[in-house]
This record gives sequence, structure tokens and C-alpha cells, in this order.
Amino acid sequence: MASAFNTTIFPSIASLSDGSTNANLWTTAAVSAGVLLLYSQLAKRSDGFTYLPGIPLIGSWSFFTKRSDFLKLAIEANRAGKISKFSLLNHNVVVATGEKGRKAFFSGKGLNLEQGYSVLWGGIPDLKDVATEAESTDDAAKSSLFFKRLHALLRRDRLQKVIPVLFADLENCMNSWPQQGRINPFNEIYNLVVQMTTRALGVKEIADDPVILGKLAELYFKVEESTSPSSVLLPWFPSRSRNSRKEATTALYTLISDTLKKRQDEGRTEEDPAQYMFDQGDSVHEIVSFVMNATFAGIINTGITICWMMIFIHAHPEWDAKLRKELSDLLAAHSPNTSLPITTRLAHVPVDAWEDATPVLEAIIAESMRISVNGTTLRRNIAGDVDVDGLTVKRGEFMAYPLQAMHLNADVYSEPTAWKPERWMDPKQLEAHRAEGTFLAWGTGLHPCLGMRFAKLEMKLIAALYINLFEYTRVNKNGVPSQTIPVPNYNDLYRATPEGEDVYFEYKRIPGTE
Ligand code: HEM
Repeated sequence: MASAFNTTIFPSIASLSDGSTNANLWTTAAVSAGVLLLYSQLAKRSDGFTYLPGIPLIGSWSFFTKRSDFLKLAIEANRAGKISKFSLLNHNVVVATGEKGRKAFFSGKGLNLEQGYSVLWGGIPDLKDVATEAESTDDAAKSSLFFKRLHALLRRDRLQKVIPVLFADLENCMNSWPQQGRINPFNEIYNLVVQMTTRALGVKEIADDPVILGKLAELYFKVEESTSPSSVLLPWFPSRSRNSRKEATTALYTLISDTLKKRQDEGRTEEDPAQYMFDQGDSVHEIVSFVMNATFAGIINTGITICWMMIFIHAHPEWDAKLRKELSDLLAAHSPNTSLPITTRLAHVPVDAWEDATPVLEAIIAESMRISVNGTTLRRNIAGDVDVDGLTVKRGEFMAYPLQAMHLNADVYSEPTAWKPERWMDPKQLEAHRAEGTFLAWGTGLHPCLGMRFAKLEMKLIAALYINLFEYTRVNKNGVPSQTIPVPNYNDLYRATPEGEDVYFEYKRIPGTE
């Protein structure tokens, strides 16, 4: 039994139970793999599942404290033909990373995405904390309104219209930085994504005002940060993190709804997503729900990927050069007048060209995602029993699928930890991997990402402007240049920041671009 797990014999796995190991990711994986075979024989139970280690009654806390390391045990077990299961208080979670498990997970009709995340994730606001009963509609109706509005707002013609405004926003943000200095990309570049998401899917008054936008960003990060295992698993328990998350959710809700009500009271109309929703007859509550959901769906992965993209581009001068060539060709084709400011010229490039004529950016994005988007997707079985490779996932139980099972799998990708955009220069490769289910960073099956086109556009615009406005080098917090290429800490659930010390960009504005 998992609870009888011998901590002296299996120190590496046992350390996952108390979250105290500092071992390097790969060392942990290797050691874990070595001991797993023996462990899994001990842990196999009569229901056929191989139980992962956990603390009696409480369960596998490492799912929260060291998720990536913990789920590597399940991936290894699967390679040995076993399907893993673990518990979190009264919840059971099945992890099946083999082909049948993956298909069941992503295409199983009874497996519900919302319930998987709302019970086991926690980094998203729960609107039940703020909505009155009169405002609560059923979950299916809310989802369908959200998808409908998102789809309409991300249409190509709307994106085309918003591109110049997005560039102006980016330039304003970058102009507010000193002419030279040191930034932590996981703060400053991540914040650019907050700005763009608010502009394209939120409220104009907030996107226009750096102080209010700063407040929105602060509350967003507070919701994310005030997530603890207890606040996720015991949502009724008034822990400090639970209260802090509730407070931040309420403040975020109030900030957006007050802005919209003020607009209504003043009889103003604006050209923005909120106005589009007002015009469709949506209530203030529906608009606030949309904006909050879009913010949380849109920021985290885009923020992580763009930060890693900029790190990898800098670490690979040959790709930096290819990217600069691609951008100068784009400008030559769509805005040849070199006396115009660079932001104006970039804003002249039409959305079609950003989408269809940027193979280098596409390859860089895909490869950066393969390495950095390695979180865990979640589902809850809300229908009858689900068969996974001969074992039964019962109604009410959860499933988790760690994307690293594919993206960092040496059987699928040679040198899986190496950043090699050349893997994707032929777009057919990406199509094939997506069809096979071996590239999962945009999701697949019943729930593919609905923001993919916008996310790619955002990352392309940020990368294009940043490298045209600044020279930068990677340094540590003391300004010492980095000699190695950092690796994401996959146990960092919300930022995937680098393992070990933080990475900074020491930057200098390119003369003539001020
Ligand atoms: C680089 C950026 C992004 C990445 C890597 C990403 C990745 C993903 C992945 C892997 C899924 C599937 C999750 C699952 O199966 O459990 C997903 C779903 C989703 N994404 Fe994204 N996403 C990104 C940006 C965005 C943006 C900007 C939006 C827009 C608001 C967005 C909206 C959504 C929505 C609404 C779903 C759920 C679809 C459904 O429930 O059927 N994403 N995304």
C-alpha cells in the first residue's frame, strides 16, 4: 500500500511526499524510474491500478507541491504497462499516459474539463464567491455564451482592427521602462500579455489606464498566488489562502463591474469587446464573467511561452538571425518606408501575413511551447464508468494528463530537452504531431485551445517589437551573463520559471527608436 511506503528504502519517492527534495529534475526522474519498478509491484491493488505514494487519509500532496516530479512516477509506471492512481482527500485521480489513456482522456465524452479544473486546479477565480443567486446561471449556458463571444471577438477582421492598438499599447509599456536596465521577463514581459489580453478581450477604460491595469494585474496574480493545496481541496475551509483568493476575486469582479456601470451611468459607448457584448444584450455580470474567464484562460500559457521564447531566441544566435531576416522581409513587403517609426511599420503588416507568412516565428513558437507548456490537463468523469485500457475510472473520479508525457518523451522527440525549431520548419510536421496526439500544447480532441490564433499573434507582436527596440543579454540578478541555457521548473505550476536562479534581461534601447 502507498501508505506503508518505506521511506528508508525509497528516499527519492518518499521525498515527494513531504516536498523537501531539492534534487535536480532529471536526477529525480532517473532515480525515481530506477526504484519505481519495485515500488509499483508493492503498490498494485485489487482494482488493477498502481497506487502512487501518499500520506494516509490526506493523499498525494506532492501533486500540489512537486507536481511534475510526482507525475513522472505515473509516466514511468505507464511505460512499464501499469496505470496509476492516487488520492487527494476523498478524490481519486487516474493518470493514464499510454496511447489508449491519452485517447480516452482527450476524446472521452463523459469527461468534463470545467469540473476537472474547478476542483483540482485553483489558479482561477470562482465566480460563485461573488455572484448572487439571481445572477447564477447553469454552467452549460455560461460555457456556451463564453465560447460564442470568444469566437466572435477573435475573428480575423476584429484582430486586424486591433493590431495597431496592440502595437501602440506595447510601445507605451516599453516606453515606460528606463532606456536601459534589467528586467525579469517573468514579470515585465508577462505583464505585456495582461495588457494585450485586456485590450483584445476586455474593457477599454482598463486597458487605457496603466494604474487601473496595474491593479487588475495585481489582483490577477493574487488569485493565482493565493492557491494552496488546502484552498483547492477544502474550499469551504476559511484558510488564509482561501480568504485571500476570495478577496482578490471579489476585488477583481468589482473593479471590472464598476468600470462598466460607470460607462452605463454616463451613457457612453466605447469601441471595445465589452461594448460588443453590451450590444448583444449581455448583462454587466455576463460581461464581467467573460472578461475574468478570458483573462485567466488567456494569460498564463501565453505569458509562459513568450518568456521562454525570448530566452531561447537569445540563446540561439542562428535563430535570432533567421527571425530578424523574416521580420525585415515582412516589413519590406508591407511597409517599405524605412523613415517611419518601427512600431508604425510593424502595425502595417496585415493579420494574414502575421498568420501565414511567418514560418520562422511559427517554428520558434511551436518548439518553445513543446519545452515550456508541460502542465497537467484535468478532467472529471461525470457520466458512467469509463474504460481505460481495461481498467475502470468510476463516475465522480478524476483524470490527469501531464503534457510532458509526450513533449519530453525521447521516443517521440530526439533530444527532447534541446530547443530545436528546425523540427517544425515544415508545417506538415506540426500537423502530423497534432493529429497523432504527440504535440499537445494546443490541446486536442474535444477541447482544443480556442485562443490559439490570438495567442500566436500576441507572441509574434511582442517578439517583433522587443527585438527591434532593444538589445538584450541574459544575466542573473547580479548582472552576471548566463553561461547556460536555463530549463523550466515544471513544478512551478503558474509561471514555469527557470530552475535554479532567476533569469534577467539586461537591455538597452536601440538608438533612434526612442
Ligand atoms: C500560448 C498560449 C496558450 C496555450 C499554450 C494554450 C493551451 C491550451 C490547452 C493545452 C488547452 C486544452 C486544455 C485541456 O485539454 O485541458 C487549451 C484550452 C483552451 N484555451 Fe488555450 N492556450 C493558450 C492561449 C489561450 C488564449 C489566449 C485563450 C483566449 C482566451 C485561450 C482559451 C482557451 C479556452 C477557452 C480553452 C478551453 C476549450 C474548451 O473548453 O473546449 N487559450 N488551451
